Amino acid sequence: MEKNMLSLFSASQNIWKVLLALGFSIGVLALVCMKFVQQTSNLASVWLPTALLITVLFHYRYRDWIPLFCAAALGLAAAQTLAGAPFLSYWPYILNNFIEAGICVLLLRKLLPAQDPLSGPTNWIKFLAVAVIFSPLLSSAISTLLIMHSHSARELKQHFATWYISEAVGVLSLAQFGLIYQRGYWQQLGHSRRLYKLLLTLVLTLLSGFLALKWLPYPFAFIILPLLWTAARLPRVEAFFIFLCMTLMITLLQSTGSISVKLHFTPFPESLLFTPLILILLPANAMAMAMHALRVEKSYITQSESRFRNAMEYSAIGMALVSPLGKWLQVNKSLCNLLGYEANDFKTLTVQEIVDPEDLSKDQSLLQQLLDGEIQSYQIEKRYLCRNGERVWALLAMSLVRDDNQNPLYFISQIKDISELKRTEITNKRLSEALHEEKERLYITLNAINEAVISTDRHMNITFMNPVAEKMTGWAEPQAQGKLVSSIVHISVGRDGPRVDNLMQFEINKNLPLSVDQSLILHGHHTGQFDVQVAVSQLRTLKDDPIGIVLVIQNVSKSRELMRQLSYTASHDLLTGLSNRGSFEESLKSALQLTADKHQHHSLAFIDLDYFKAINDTAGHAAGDELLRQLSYLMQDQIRNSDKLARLGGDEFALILFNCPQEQGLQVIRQLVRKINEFQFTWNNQLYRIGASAGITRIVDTSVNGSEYMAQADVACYTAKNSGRGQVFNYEAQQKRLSPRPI
Ligand SMILES: Nc1nc2c(ncn2[C@@H]2O[C@H](COP(=O)(O)OP(=O)(O)OP(=O)(O)O)[C@@H](O)[C@H]2O)c(=O)[nH]1
Repeated sequence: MEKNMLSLFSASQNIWKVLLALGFSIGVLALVCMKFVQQTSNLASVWLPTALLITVLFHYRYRDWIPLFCAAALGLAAAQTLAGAPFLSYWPYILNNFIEAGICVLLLRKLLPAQDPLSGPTNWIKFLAVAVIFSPLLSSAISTLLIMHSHSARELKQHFATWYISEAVGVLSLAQFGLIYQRGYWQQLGHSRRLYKLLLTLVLTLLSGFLALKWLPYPFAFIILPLLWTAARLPRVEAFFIFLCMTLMITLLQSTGSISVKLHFTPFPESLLFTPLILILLPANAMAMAMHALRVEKSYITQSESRFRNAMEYSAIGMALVSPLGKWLQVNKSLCNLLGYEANDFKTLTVQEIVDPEDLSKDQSLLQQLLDGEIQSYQIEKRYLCRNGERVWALLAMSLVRDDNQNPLYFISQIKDISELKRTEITNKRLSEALHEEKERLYITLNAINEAVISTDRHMNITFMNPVAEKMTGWAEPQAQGKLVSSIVHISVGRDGPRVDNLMQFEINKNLPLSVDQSLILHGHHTGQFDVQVAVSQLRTLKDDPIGIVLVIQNVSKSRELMRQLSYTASHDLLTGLSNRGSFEESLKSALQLTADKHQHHSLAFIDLDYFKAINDTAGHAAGDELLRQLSYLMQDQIRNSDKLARLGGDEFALILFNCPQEQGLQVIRQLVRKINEFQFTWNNQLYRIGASAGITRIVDTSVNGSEYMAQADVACYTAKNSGRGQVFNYEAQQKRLSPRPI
């Protein structure tokens, strides 16, 4: 029978085998229980088939229930028939058994976990409420209703009580074992000590039970002792198995007449013989469940301790358990390796002996806070002393373990080697300081220099501007930062010339000639215009990737002004502001070029003042100077802007009338001489008059050079002088020969 039950509990895949085993087992159990019926009354005092059906239904899916019920029905019917019951008489009771088992399993499935239905005391109480109290009471009520019409009230009460006790004893004995038994449990025991322990306990328990039943008064009061001993000694499933065996043994002994269980209290009907069995099974089962809960907790604690021990032992960082007095209770390998001590050395060492004295009091207050429960843990960097005298930097993480009364038990110290990190930290600190110094120096340098310096990122957005750059562009650095450099730096070629869009054309590496006369103008934002020189350098990473540019803008306004002044001085007569001889000769070359290129004809005139020396002599040199200035202004006023008037020296002037026909040129010079002749010069309230003689020649021939044309004009002027002054003479070819006068 046991074998058949086992195969049932193991939830075999082969349903036919299960059905056969279930039908057979239920039949046998029913027969045994019914055999017992005949000894007492018309109801069995112990009824095991329903308990067996409950365990099987619990383990199988709902869709298997119908065949299972059929197999159980066949087994029960066969047993009833063998026991001699009329065919139709027992079916209502079989149906009642099925209702009880079905409702019971539905509720158990709802309330208990499928994996381990009796996993704790709470689940066990739920099981009692459903399977031992509610379901048997229900089926008792139904079975009583079935016979209500043909029995007296006393008989009905007795029937109800007997039915309930028989079902409850059956469920209490068998269903618990069936619910928690797992396939392969007996195979696991094999021939181990556990198996012999089980068998010994089984034999001793059953033997003591038998002896008590046979010879002792109140036998159940004694039987509870071996059952409790079993519950304390064996795992839950084995204890339940022995409880089942005890029930079966008592049932068999009673049914075979080997013993005679008697009730010593008259109010109990004879059919309630096994009420005491419930009363001893309940505490025994409770004990088994309590012991199971204890074992589970112990196993959990053991596993937890083992996990902690392993984690500590094989941890990559140093770990230790330290007593509140500073004694090392336990250390791991990593800590030994870190400090160079053997584990045994720590027995004689205190924490104070291996911590750098300078760091000893470092965490005193944190330690106190930890002990006072103000913090749960803390971390601190400390130096530890190695066995070889070296110091090693470590990160210490401390936490405290307390007992149930919150008294400190021991500290858990985790000590991580951070020497490498510290070295890197020190190097980084030095590097950072050096970098800061360098940056500071650069910043001061950039602030101190006279050039505007602007740097950008790779997208040409401004990242830095020095004060000079701020002053020249008219933008403060914070406002300019992040803006495109082209939106801040406006540079044009010449004051009104085209704007420079591509600043990279000023890149230093291109070796462009930079000269002050390259008239680049920076247009500031409300700060005016600056003559500038621009140099651009690309910034690159070590991998040569561009990361931006540095723009250096030099304000060359002053030097360019100086250049302009020098240039002016070199080409102008400082007294009159007219062009000087050198500049005039350049203009003459241009005139000759225009004649050559565009066939233009020009007029070249020499003008020499008459009696100028007399002004000097009578009114003074300063008066002569002033007269020269006023006459220059007068002459300049008579000619076009495109014409060129120059003072060659002393009181001699030269004039080129560009692209001017001969007759018109002659008229202009005559007009000019007349104006000079008519000019009245006032000096110290004295009125002075002066005159001028002029010679004129035409520039038409490209084969004649500038010097020759100058000489021609001079000759003509000389002729005018010699002809009585105040005259204008045209150059004639023969004049040169007649009056050879050097220019
Ligand atoms: N005030 C002044 N006098 C100058 C300057 N340069 C030359 N002279 C004088 O100008 C005079 C020029 O000489 P001349 O051309 O012989 O004098 P002139 O009286 O005009 O003689 P004619 O041309 O023959 O009429 C000299 O007395 C120079 O000293 C100058 O920059 N300022």
